Amino acid sequence: MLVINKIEIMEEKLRIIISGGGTGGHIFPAVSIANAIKEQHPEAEILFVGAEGRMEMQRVPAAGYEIKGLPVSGFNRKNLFKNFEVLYKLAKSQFKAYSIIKQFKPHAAVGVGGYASGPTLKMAGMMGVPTLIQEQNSYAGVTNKLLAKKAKKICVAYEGMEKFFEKDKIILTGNPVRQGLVNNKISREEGINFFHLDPAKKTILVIGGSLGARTVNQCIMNNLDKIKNSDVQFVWQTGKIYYEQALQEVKKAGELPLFVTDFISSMEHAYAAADLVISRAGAGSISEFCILGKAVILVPSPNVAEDHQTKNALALVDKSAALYVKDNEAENKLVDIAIETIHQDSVLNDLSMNIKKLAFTNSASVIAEEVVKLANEYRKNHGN
Ligand SMILES: CC(=O)N[C@H]1[C@@H](OP(=O)(O)OP(=O)(O)OC[C@H]2O[C@@H](n3ccc(=O)[nH]c3=O)[C@H](O)[C@@H]2O)O[C@H](CO)[C@@H](O)[C@@H]1O
Repeated sequence: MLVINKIEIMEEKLRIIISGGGTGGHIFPAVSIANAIKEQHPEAEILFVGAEGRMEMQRVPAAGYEIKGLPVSGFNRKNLFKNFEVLYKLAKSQFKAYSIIKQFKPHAAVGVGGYASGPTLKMAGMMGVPTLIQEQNSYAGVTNKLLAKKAKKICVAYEGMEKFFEKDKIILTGNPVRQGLVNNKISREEGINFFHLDPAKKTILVIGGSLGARTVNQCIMNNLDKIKNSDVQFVWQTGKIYYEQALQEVKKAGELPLFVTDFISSMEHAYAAADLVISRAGAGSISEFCILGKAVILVPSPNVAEDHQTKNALALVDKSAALYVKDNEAENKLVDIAIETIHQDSVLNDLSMNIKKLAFTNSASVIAEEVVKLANEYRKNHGN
């Protein structure tokens, strides 16, 4: 008994590295996993490793976690000569990741995709630290496919991922969704009031992923007259780089039943307000629609690796759980389809019921448990 106590006293705090980022689709799941680990093990120390200058360097500290940045950037597929610099930065990032791991001594490392997860998980694997990958999309990216060889576990959100990863390593967990959204208690009226709109009117939420979507924005800007003359109101997120132009157009159009913003910090209010959503088909957004049972029209981005958003979208469309408009057809159709659909209660109900069936409700805690299992195994074998 005395010996057991001694071991307990000597046991160090659980230390976990979480790496990745670049967009909300990678950062928010990462933060949810961290929160779930903390919920299960409040003593755990969690260190994030991100890419310098990217969104995670602000969002992660805002969520209460420490982050270290690597000088890593993405490969330039258009100008191959520019990749000499990318390779140099990658080598530098691997060296920095090595130093971070040596100093922090993690018991496990988690990769959520995005530039930083490559060098961090590669070095962790080489240094014998067990790694877990969280793949959000229905189509695996190149980095995750490479990292998968050394990874102990791969948490996925879609069926059929054996095409990309070893079957024995795969766990179907779904994508972690921010805890505030899972437990959303905000009423429709509160949501609509938050955006200074009219609770008596039907509301369409327009989102273009965490960065905004050019096509979707163009559709709204080209149809401001139609929106003005409809009996529907809109909450429209443009993304940072499109915001100024959108604002100018809205001002020109005069009084509109529309709230425009570059980024919605309270998605809780936005989802509560929405009777219908228009969205890109990013994996994070899709997981949120599933959990909240949101009727949605998906316009997948054609500009992402391996066209993975179309695959994400079709996984839903095949189950009658979402409507689908192709990017190159959106300009002519999107706003009309949305205004028509929002008046069809039975269509909205069916979409909502079908998408809800695809939800994973406790994804973050299942992933956290897997991370802790790996860490404990490592501690058992390595003596802390
Ligand atoms: C252009 C690009 O590379 N997109 C990828 C990126 O998506 P991206 O980060 O755009 O999008 P996701 O749809 O996965 O996630 C967006 C997240 O941002 C939140 N949000 C969005 C708008 C807003 O105003 N406020 C806000 O909080 C959403 O609630 C959601 O949690 O990562 C996803 C997950 O790997 C991929 O599937 C996407 O293809």
